[in-house]
Amino acid sequence: PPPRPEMKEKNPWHRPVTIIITVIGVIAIVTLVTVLVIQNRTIAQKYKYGIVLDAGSSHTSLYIYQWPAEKDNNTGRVEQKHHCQVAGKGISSYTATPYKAGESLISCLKEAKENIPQKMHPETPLYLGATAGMRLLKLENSSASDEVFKAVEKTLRGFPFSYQGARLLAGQEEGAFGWVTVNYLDDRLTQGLETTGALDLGGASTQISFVSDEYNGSESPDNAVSFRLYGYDYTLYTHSFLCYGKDQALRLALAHQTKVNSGPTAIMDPCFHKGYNETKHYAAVYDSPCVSDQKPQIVSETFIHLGGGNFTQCQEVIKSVFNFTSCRYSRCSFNGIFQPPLQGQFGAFSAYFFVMNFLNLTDTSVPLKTVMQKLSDYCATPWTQIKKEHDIPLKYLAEYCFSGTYILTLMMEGYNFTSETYSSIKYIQKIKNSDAGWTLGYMLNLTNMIPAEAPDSPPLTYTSYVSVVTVMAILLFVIFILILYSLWPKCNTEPKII
Ligand SMILES: O=c1ccn([C@@H]2O[C@H](COP(=O)(O)OP(=O)(O)O)[C@@H](O)[C@H]2O)c(=O)[nH]1
Repeated sequence: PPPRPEMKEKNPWHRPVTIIITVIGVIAIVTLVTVLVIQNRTIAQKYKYGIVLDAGSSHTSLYIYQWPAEKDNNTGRVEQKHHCQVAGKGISSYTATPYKAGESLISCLKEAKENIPQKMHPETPLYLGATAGMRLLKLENSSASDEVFKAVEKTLRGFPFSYQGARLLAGQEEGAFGWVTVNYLDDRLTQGLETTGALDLGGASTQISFVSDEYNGSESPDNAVSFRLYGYDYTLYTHSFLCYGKDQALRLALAHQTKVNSGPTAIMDPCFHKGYNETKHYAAVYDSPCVSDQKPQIVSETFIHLGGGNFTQCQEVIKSVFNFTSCRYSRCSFNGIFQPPLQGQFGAFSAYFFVMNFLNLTDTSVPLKTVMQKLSDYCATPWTQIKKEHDIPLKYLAEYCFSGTYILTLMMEGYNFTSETYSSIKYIQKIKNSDAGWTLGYMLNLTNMIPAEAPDSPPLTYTSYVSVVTVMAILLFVIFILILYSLWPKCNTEPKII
């Protein structure tokens, strides 16, 4: 017999009502997910701001930081939004006309006004921290340093931000905040990871800060800074060497060469290129508390600064500005300052980076011997050739052989890095677009943005949160359809028997 023609069942999915349900369901899912995503985004786009001025010995820099408004107390979200370099010298150079120290900051502060939405100005904290240049001025002439602070304060108060003070940072603070900055930007603090040490080289001082298992602050407690950050305890070793920034170290080296030659009219300096020949004033060398006590009975007012271009001899001159003889602790770096054994990785920033970057020597995977050979070749290059090859102000150009040699000598002889541990140093300028330096750490501390205890974090990341919501919405819709389908009148799917 011919096969029975199949009963054509009416497919419920073809009914207009099913189509309408499906369309509504899809619209509902899309709307739900969109609202969830947008709702979250709108909040995240609102920012808060903070301004820190770094009044260094050679120049002042202004940094604007920003962070998502609702995440004040959350982790690792503060970033550098803007950097402005103040024209002219550091504020400590304006002793004769202190008001000009204040005026020098105006153009960068105006830039800050343009870079921060106007309605946020009154709630944007503004800090100024001064470092070694002002430390030296205070030693030399404390009323002059007060005048400079008054002048900068007057300028800062004239802007619509929330002025939080202009003050002198202690060396320990400068070192510790530099360490906080580096480890915060590397996201090491929130996770309690092994921290990175910080090496900071300025014009007038230099800082070394690191955590060592062999240091708990009992030996030489002045070098200890203790923190509790995100639920982890740290005892940091830190020291700031006043007068061992690269500009003051150059004076120390010149003073040493003057002393051994008892105030000569010419100095043959191995740290400058052959053919370098400049007449300089002794007064300009000794015009700093770092060297003023070494001033010999000089007959001449000026001297001729000549270049010898010899790396090895330059190293010897530089070694002579460190004192390695006295140490009343179990171990010392130099000048009788305690230092525990070096540990872990180090980030070297500020002038460490500027100098080594100029010399093309930032790659520390290159053996130290090769680095030294390259620097030696650079120092031996005649001044006429150096001038031909580089287009930067001659005053700065002339000093790179000295600065490079100073950096290596400070690290190897001063801090006791070895050819093996040299590769644990990374020369860095920025981490994730924010400059390495003390300013960010300083602001994070003063705004209480690093909590002592780990904050409660949402159990899901933003992406997982959106995915889970989407999948759940689809799942619920499918279940709804299946329930609807099973409840559909059976008569629709079976042949009708009359
Ligand atoms: O682009 C730059 C900026 C700075 N420097 C040098 O880096 C040092 C930074 O000194 P700063 O004014 O920060 O001094 P501090 O107050 O920290 O001693 C000085 O020797 C500057 O000449 C440099 O070589 N290149």
